Amino acid sequence: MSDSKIIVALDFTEADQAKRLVDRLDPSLCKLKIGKELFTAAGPALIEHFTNKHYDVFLDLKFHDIPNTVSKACQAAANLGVWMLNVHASGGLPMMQAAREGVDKANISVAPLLIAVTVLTSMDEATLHSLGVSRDLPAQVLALATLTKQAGLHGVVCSAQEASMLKSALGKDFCLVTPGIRPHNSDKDDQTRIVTPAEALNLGAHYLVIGRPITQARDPVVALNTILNEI
Ligand SMILES: O=c1ccn([C@@H]2O[C@H](COP(=O)(O)O)[C@@H](O)[C@H]2O)c(=O)[nH]1
Repeated sequence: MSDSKIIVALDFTEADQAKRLVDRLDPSLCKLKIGKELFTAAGPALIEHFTNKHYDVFLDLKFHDIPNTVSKACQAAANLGVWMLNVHASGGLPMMQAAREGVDKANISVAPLLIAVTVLTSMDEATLHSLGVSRDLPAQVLALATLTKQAGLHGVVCSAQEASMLKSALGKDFCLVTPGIRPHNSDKDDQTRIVTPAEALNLGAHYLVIGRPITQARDPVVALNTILNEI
C-alpha cells in the first residue's frame, strides 16, 4: 500500500484509455479511483489488472439501496480486493450498518476502508434546498458524517471546505476523502465546492480525489507531478 494522498479518478469510457494513462504512473505516487463509468464498461477485470500492478484502488460506486442489497454489494466489492469502497450516507443508518456487515463477511485478508458520501461536491446550497433539505449545507454534511461515524464506517467523502469542521467534530482519525480539488487557474467543470490541493491538505483532508485536472491535462504525468510538488 502506498502512502500517497492523491487518488486519480479514472473517468474514462474504455479500459484501454485508463490502462494507457496508468502505464505512465507509479503506485508510489498515487492511488486510483474507478467509478460508475469505467466500472460499468470494464468490470472487475480492470480492478484486478491494477491491483496486480500494486495500485490501491478506490471503487467509487456510491451504493444507495435497501440494506440487504447494499450489504451484498459491499461484500462483493470487498471481495474484489479494493482498498476503499463507498455508499451514500443519505441511505441512512441501517443501510450503512448493513454495508459494514457486508464488508465484514468478505473473504479477504485485509478489509477495505468503507466510507460514505455526505453531500456531493457538485452541489451547492440551492440544489440541496431544492431537494427539501432545510439545514444549511455544512450542517447537512456534519449530520451525515456524524451518522456515518455512528454506523462504524471509516470516514466520509466531503468537500475540503468542510474538512476542518469535520476534523474538529469527529476527530483526526475519521477519514476525509475530498473530491472537488482544483489547482489554481483550472476549470471548475461541474464542481461547486472546490479547493486547491495544498489548501485541502491544510484544512485536514486525508486524501484528494483528482480527475480532470490530471486526466484531461495536455500531459497528465506533468500535471500529477506539479500537484505533488505543490503539496
Ligand atoms: O462528492 C463527490 C463524490 C465523488 N466525486 C467523484 O470524484 C471525481 C472528481 O473528478 P473531477 O474530474 O476532479 O471533478 C469524479 O469521479 C466524481 O465522480 C465527486 O466529484 N464528488
